[in-house]
Amino acid sequence: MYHILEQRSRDLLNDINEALIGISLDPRLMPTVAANEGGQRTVRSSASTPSLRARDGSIPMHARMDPGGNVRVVVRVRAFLPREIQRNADCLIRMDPITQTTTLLVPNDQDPANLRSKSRKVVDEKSFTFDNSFWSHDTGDAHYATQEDVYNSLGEEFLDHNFEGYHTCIFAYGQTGSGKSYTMMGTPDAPGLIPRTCEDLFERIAQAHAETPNISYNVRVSYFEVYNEHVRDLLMPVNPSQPPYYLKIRESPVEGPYVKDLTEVPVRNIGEILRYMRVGDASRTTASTKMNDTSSRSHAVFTIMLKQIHHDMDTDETTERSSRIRLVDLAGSERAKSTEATGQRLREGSNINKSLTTLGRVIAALADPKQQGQHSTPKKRGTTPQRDAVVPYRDSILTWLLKDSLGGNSKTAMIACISPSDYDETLSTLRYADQAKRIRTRAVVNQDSGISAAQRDAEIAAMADEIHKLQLVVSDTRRREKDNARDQEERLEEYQGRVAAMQLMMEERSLVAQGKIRSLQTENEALRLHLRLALDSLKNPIPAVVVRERAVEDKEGGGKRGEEKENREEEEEEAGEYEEEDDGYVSGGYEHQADDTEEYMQGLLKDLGMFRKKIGDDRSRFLVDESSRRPFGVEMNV
Ligand SMILES: Nc1ncnc2c1ncn2[C@@H]1O[C@H](COP(=O)(O)OP(=O)(O)OP(=O)(O)O)[C@@H](O)[C@H]1O
Repeated sequence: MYHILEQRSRDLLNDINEALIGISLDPRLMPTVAANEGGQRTVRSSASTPSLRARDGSIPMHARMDPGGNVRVVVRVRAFLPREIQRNADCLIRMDPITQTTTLLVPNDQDPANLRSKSRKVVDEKSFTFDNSFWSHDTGDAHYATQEDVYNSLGEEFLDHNFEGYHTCIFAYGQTGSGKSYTMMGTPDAPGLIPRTCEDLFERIAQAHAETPNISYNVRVSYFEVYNEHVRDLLMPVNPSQPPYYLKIRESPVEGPYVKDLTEVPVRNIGEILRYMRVGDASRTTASTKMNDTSSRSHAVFTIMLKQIHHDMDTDETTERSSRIRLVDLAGSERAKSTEATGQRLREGSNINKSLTTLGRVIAALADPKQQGQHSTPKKRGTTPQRDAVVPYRDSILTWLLKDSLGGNSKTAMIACISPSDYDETLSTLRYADQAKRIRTRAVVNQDSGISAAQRDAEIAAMADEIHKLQLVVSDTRRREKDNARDQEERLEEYQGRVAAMQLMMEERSLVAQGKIRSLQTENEALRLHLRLALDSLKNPIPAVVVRERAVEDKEGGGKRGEEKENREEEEEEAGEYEEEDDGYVSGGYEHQADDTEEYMQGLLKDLGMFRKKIGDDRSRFLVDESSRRPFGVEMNV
């Protein structure tokens, strides 16, 4: 009996040890060498695998530079609209789901929408092969591509890349009324790529949180439109009595072109992100045209910034991966003749066409094999000055802003949306898309190396010091009013930029601390559970089992049973005595261990309290003024 109890208490101690070792050595909680990305197109993910990959804390340097991938190009044809059914239009598109070929058929002579092609005597079918040809023309067909199919074939893989640390961009291009907004945004019943990406993103984050406390996520969104060559923040409430407020574009040597003062809101769950998406969508400039009842008159850019902060409990180091998910719904190309637009609609149309023509020239320049040659020695951000010089990015606001997505550090996809019965416009879109296939981008994993808590603190202190100095300079300049206005403005901008960077850093520091708390809580809960089990088993020991030889009993017959019963009772009594003795001996040893564990737990709880207090202090010190600047009652991300 003594032996049994000793063994049991040893098992319990082993369990506690294993739990502790398990917590500290769980490979998921430690940075490991990440598997390099497979062939860009061959990775077919499920929703769960990406989050497993996302937990790899670091990626070796050689794996961080993408070997170079072509822009992924897919095409989607929509169903007939009522006006096309009315004019008895023919479907001019054929798609092969095996070869992913899209064929544009010769139009019927009688169709008034295709008179231009008739005058040019079109006689040949034109075939193009893309990464995917989505047939969304007739729901009755076996290979009909739903919104979900489009997301599963493209959106999901791109989200995998984001978790791996790559910037991505998916943009929808096509003639007005060809299905771009339907594909990107969709409807409440058939949500498109943007809401599906948001949903999948937060599902993966929730899953990762459930599996490990060591990774924190920071998600922020922005939404802007380019309308008549101006940038408008779609997340800022519009004041109808004020003239529209347009934002400026700046270019940073590291991040490339960006929109200055664009609202970036932190979001914590799917509900919040969808709310911002809808708010922005409602602010978008749309109008009814002859070709589309709700035609988008602007290019809309919805951006999600994802930051993954991995904290290593052993070394107290943090590793960050940042990625940007850009989802772009372009305004549709249109011929003034088809839209019969006049006045404001005509001016919008000509601006839309101007930026799309520039986009076409940028795509042509990037697809040019001579440009590809200049691309052979990639710089950190994936572009070269020579290449930039000949690509006309700056000729339109749209192309300038998409510079990085089109020719730099991004994995990019184009969804070419086509109408089923408009020969000329569809041919032009297919040619555009065919050219885009040849563009190569240079995506890199955006990950910093491990930063220790002390380094981070030192960085924050240095930044605070610098901000303080800048503050003095700015107020001094103001007082003396000697410097010209531009100089002052630049200093103020620099100062504001530093303050914003510091606030972000503090926010991330708070996320790391939250991660530490979660880790300690997990550890604490495991310890509590094991301690409770250990104490329970000591308080309620399992009674000793006396094994009797049934065969002997049977042989000796029933006559001896009375005598045996007596003996058995005696034995059990003796065993009970030993049991009590054993119990005293073993539980004394175990309780000693239990006391140690409890003491250790008390220490952890104390640490937790200190963490909480520190976070509280940091928040009150650095994040006080933020609330006044945030649109639509935004709260800090946690
Ligand atoms: N795959 C599809 N299935 C069903 N309906 C579709 C599909 N694609 C587009 N539509 C419908 O076609 C119409 C035009 O689509 P949408 O507004 O998305 O075009 P667009 O290319 O964004 O046009 P614009 O450039 O003028 O904004 C809408 O009524 C939309 O619901």
